Amino acid sequence: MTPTPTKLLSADNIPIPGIFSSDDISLAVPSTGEGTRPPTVKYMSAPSYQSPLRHHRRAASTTRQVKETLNARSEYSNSEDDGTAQHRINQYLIKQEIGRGSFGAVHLAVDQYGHEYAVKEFSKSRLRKRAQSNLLRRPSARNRRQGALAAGLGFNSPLHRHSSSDNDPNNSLDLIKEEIAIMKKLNHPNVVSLIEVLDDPEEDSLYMVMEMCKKGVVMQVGLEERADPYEEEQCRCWFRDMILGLEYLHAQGIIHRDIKPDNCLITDDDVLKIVDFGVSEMFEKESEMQTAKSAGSPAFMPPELCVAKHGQVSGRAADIWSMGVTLYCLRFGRIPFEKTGVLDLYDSIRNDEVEVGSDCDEDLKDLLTRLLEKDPQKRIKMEELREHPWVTRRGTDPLLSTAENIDVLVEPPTEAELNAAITGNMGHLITVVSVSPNPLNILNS
Ligand SMILES: Nc1ncnc2c1ncn2[C@@H]1O[C@H](COP(=O)(O)OP(=O)(O)OP(=O)(O)O)[C@@H](O)[C@H]1O
Repeated sequence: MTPTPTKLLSADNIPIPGIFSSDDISLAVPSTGEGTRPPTVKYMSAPSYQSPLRHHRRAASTTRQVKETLNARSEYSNSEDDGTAQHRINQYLIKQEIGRGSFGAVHLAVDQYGHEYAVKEFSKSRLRKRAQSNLLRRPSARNRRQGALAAGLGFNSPLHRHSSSDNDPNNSLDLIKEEIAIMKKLNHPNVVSLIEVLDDPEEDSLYMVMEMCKKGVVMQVGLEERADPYEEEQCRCWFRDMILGLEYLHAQGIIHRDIKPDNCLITDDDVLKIVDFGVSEMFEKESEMQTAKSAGSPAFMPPELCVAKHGQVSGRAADIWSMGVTLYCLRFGRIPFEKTGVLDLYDSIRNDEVEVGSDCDEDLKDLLTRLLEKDPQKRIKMEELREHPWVTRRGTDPLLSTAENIDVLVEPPTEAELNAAITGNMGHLITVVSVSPNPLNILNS
């Protein structure tokens, strides 16, 4: 049976503005259509193997102004075409549900120009309950900040994960400000872009408008859920996307903490993009990015986090482990450490060797062994990973250089461009000056 990425419902095939230009990505292969698996990219017959050009060329990043709309208006009406009920929030017509997370549904939405977006809805009351229970479980914000500073933790979560009570109580966007703050910083072809956040003060919902990845999650796999594996070449192509996305995140001081197939979405043109920064942590750039937090999905957690009182661990190494589990899933259609009880699962992650089968390609086997190395100190690092023979096809298909991949070029937007951003159309913000994005650039800054 052919594996199928989560099927999204059909809608007009119009490019989303502001994400990347057609120059950024050259399509290697046409899509085979809705509901079918993205085709394997094959260049076997070519004299020298080449990945899709997206791995060789990337236009410089552009400034993306993420609009924060605190006074959005929801409208419920009947369609003039067929009389069916319809929901509109500002310029977005909300269409069918395409997924569901723990805080609400994700819908396909279309703006006045016919551009498609994925709109993630959050229930403010559920978020408030979470914020309150977090507050009860934590020391005071002031102590946390002092503790964090004393521990030399820099710009990571203890400083940033203060509750909404530390801030303007009228600003509901505070409830998801960490996720927003992280997504606002990001502009990379392998990371899902945030376009606008909207709050209708009259309603219980907050909305995050994101770029649409029409083919949905790369694979649905879980502890009791197997999937059809992808061909090796397809895995390699998507794994390379994952490397570029994660290398960029790490360079921005962000640890994702929940890399898994569920958080890898596929666009209409078969590009893999990393999504869901709900448990991510933001650090001072260049810092060690050490974290003591246990977050993420147990089956994808590294062995060093599968112990009680584990203390500080390397965030980078933790993400790299999760990439290894994800690659294993894509290639073999199942999770490498499969135990139903959490304690048994942790035990297996800490102690069991990963099984790949005798017909596994030797380079892939080597890579998986090095990604799923139990000792985080010995685990493969990003610099070696991007050069690994399986990733580069023994050097014949090198990745875009790190310098090009993490380059951030921005120019302050013009007045006209800012006005365009208000309608959600942010496709024309141009790049000139090279700067570091300000890590303190949280909501409303
Ligand atoms: N940008 C997007 N494009 C297309 N589909 C999306 C997009 N974002 C989310 N989805 C779909 O919606 C589903 C739910 O996403 P969401 O981020 O809310 O859930 P989640 O990953 O379980 O997050 P949470 O941690 O909040 O529970 C995804 O599995 C995916 O199918």
